Amino acid sequence: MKIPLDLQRLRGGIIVSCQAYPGEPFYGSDIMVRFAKAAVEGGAVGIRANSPQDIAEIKKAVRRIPLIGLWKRDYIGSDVYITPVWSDVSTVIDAGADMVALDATRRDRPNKERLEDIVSRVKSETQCLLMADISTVEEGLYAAQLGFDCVATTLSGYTPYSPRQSEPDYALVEALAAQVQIPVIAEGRILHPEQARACFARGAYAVVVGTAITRPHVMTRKFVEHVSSPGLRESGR
Ligand SMILES: CC(=O)N[C@H](C=O)[C@@H](O)[C@H](O)[C@H](O)COP(=O)(O)O
Repeated sequence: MKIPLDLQRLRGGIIVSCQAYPGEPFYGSDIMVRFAKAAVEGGAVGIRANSPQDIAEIKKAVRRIPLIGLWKRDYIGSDVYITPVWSDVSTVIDAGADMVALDATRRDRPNKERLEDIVSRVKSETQCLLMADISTVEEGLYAAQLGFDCVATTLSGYTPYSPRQSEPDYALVEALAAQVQIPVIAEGRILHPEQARACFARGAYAVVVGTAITRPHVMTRKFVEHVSSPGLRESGR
């Protein structure tokens, strides 16, 4: 299997997901650009970013490493929200993404669009690479068969039929690495450097870290909740 050049640049490295939701303190393309610059400074090999505006701004400011773009969108009647339909994919590509990440589960997509058609259109009409966000081994195998360039464990724990857990889905990383011929990207709940190492040990090609680096309010809450658990307060000095 020939691995495209932009994908080879991700090998063995950390990709930083720079995303924030409206209403969060760090929401805004200017802030996402700063996170992306900090990621480059820290040695990240790639950036993952959401929305055409953030993608375009990051692309202008950070040229040294590949940019994975997606667009989270809510459509009535479908649970698929990561770059669900062709027009979203094409907007992300036009915004400057080197690779598009999209939901590659077998769930119904908005407007009855088919994953197969979206993939073949990207492959025939653009040079852009494709990352399959999946939640099970079967979905990963199907994505590889369809022609995705890499597969990411992004949606494990976020579909109703995948295991809910606080740890990264190591079993999924390992199973995919053993069964698919395309690079496997570990993504989701990787909060510590040791967890990133553990993903590489199980065959990950690259690791995406989001919350631990770019969602300070979530990390603050984790610290607060951990130290205020019963039994700790009294003994604190
Ligand atoms: C499930 C879903 O919608 N995941 C999103 C995908 O782009 C992001 O919200 C995550 O932050 C990203 O996957 C990185 O994961 P973590 O933030 O756990 O390091």
